[in-house]
Amino acid sequence: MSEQKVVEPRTWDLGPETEYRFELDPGTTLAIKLVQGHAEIFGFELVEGKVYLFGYECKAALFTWLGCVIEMSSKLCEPSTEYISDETPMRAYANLHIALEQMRVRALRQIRGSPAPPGDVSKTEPPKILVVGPEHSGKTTVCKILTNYAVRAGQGWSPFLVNVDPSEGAWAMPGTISVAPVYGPIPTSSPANPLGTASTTAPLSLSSNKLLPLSYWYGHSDTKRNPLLMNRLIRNLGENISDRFELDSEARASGLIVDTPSSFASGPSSNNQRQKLIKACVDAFKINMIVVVGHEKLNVEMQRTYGSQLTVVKIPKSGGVVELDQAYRERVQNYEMHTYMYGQVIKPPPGITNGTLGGENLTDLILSPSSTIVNFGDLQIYRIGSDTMAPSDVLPVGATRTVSEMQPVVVDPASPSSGLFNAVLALLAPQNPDENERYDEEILDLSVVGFLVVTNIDTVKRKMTILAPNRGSFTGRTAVAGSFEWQEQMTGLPVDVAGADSSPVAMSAISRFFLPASRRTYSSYFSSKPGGGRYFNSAKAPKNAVVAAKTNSKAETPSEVQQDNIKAASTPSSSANTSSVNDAQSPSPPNAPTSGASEELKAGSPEPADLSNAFAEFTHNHIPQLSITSKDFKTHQFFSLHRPLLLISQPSTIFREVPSNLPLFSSLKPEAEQSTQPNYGLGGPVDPFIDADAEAARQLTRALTLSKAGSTLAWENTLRHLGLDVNKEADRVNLQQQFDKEWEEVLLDSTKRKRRKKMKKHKWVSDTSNLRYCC
Ligand SMILES: Nc1ncnc2c1ncn2[C@@H]1O[C@H](COP(=O)(O)OP(=O)(O)OP(=O)(O)O)[C@@H](O)[C@H]1O
Repeated sequence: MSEQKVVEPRTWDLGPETEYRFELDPGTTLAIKLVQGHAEIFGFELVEGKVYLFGYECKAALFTWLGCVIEMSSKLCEPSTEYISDETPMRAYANLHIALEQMRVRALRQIRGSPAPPGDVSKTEPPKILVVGPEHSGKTTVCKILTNYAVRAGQGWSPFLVNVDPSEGAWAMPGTISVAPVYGPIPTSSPANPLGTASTTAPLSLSSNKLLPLSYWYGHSDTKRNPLLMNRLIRNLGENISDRFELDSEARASGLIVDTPSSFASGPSSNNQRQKLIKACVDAFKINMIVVVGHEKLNVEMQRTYGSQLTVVKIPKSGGVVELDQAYRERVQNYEMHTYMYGQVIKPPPGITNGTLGGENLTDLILSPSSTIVNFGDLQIYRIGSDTMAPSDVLPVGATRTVSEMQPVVVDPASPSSGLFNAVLALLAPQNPDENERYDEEILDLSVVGFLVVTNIDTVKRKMTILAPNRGSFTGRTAVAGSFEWQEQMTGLPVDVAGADSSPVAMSAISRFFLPASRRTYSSYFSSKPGGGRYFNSAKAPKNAVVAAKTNSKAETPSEVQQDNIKAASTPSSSANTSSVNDAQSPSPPNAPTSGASEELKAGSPEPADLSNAFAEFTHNHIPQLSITSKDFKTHQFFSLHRPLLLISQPSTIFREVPSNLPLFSSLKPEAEQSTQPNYGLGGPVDPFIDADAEAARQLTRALTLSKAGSTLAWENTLRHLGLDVNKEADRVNLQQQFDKEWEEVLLDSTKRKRRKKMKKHKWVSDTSNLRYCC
């Protein structure tokens, strides 16, 4: 007999300066509504009456400065731990925020050339803070609170948030280190997106947060695994940030906040690698304040080492910070990887129909990845250094390496020891097409444009199946493997109370029938091809692959589910295909690669293809192909990072009007016809979405020009109003010269970077066995 479930909300009354802390177990979801007063979650202010959902084993706290009343979902969905605490370090954090705010104001005053108040001799450096602390001290939380307070200050600040903790992943997959200018408060709803959702992995309608990160791939979660590589990537990030600040001096005033891994704080102070990495951060990001979270010894160590050159501040650790074990961290990394591909799939608790994730609609955060079969030779895959590697300085005296920590080693997918099956790969930005500008370790300096997972390897046919956010060609592209492995089965997700399978795999498979397959943008801040291409979608309709071998218990990727469905619907021999659909829904993890497991759907078959194929064909036939030069690409790259909000109107191409005479479902082109398509760049087919980049660059450039022209006109009007001659005004002439210079710099940006890279290359010297950083 089924018992009637009573759905009654619980109410908590919080006093001033108290916080409600909660910890969710795997599979549970919590809904919180602010009924009265003001409350915030790690600096993100809640809207009264809105329902906020939390999942993926989220552990967080809702804090109120003045007191509030909140309503919780129901007794059926209670967190495993929940309590109210009136001992919080929020006053100390707020004081720190005020100090940073004063630094920003002084910096902006100096940048704008305004006079300082009489007697004010304070430094005019914007805050550039490095947050360090031991494990579970709440470093990430402190960074989030300080960033949220800055953007909420109403001064138009957009601080740069830097994550150098590769175990966390921040806005992308774990294994990356990244930076993003933050324009809106960062919500907290799950540990899978600790620093918010990037606009490249979320729908373009996302309103709360438009984050466009720049990421580098380290590939491991532990910084001790390859400190040399970590050091170099930190310096690369720093160089990019400096370039950005050079070109936008007012953005510099907002400053930057760097979140570090706990390995920076653990171990003896004599630990060379740890010290070198802290030094790399201090140098690369031009740090002027180190914030030590709740650790006396580390505070003393930082004071001794850096006290003479910068400010070292110690702040208390919150008693609410949860000690996370290794198993939890691995689950969170798994959530992050799945969230990257499938979006955030959170099942609201019973009775909740209007829940939001950090204020966003639930369905808006569900994504649809795609499976593509590629030839082994299409994608060049590397590993940095050898697979199992102890740092050079722990090798026995006199011992040398055969492969250095920094050496890119080509991985052969056909080799049984390639370790590529289920490996997460970082797809890199295109290499410099100019051969004269190439250098040996160039791929170490290329940023990430997206992530792929190798879900199947067919050594007989020399093909592999790649799970990617979007369909498209990888021909001529470069990817780097790390030590992260994709696990198909996710534990800890909410179980559908209605009995349906709500795992991301199933959800995604369902969602793709309702959502356009190409809705998912691929890291739009960088091109997928030299010279542009915002989307991975290819003009060439991808071949539909069908998994033929159904004898094992392999769970196919959702795209295979979709493709199987297409096949099942389109071929007469449906019995085998029906079983393939069933197999695809099996939640069991994939087995070892099956040889001959995939075969291609015959090109030119009269059966209907899926919508995305029809769309790809339509774009190929009807959208004019625009070419974009490397210079335009760099300009776009800079401006997309510089004015990310303007990218929100993208992509123009997917909203293009479809001619009424185009059939909704069109068949695939014959193989012969496909192969006659012109190639672009490194041999890949022409990307129809390349014009999205050109269009974006044009729009961004136009917006910036209009904004500058608008302010110049406004200034002229002001001068006229004051009765001054606009043509004789010295400042105006200077301003015009400055604008001209800025434009010149933007246009020369590409060349400048190339030169820098060359210079950087010369900083590296190689001995016979190893490459060492010599600064
Ligand atoms: N006041 C609080 N109440 C409840 N949970 C909290 C509180 N502050 C932080 N947490 C949670 O504790 C966990 C650890 O916090 P956080 O990630 O900030 O620590 P960290 O020092 O950055 O961790 P790591 O050592 O992994 O770098 C997170 O899940 C966070 O949401």
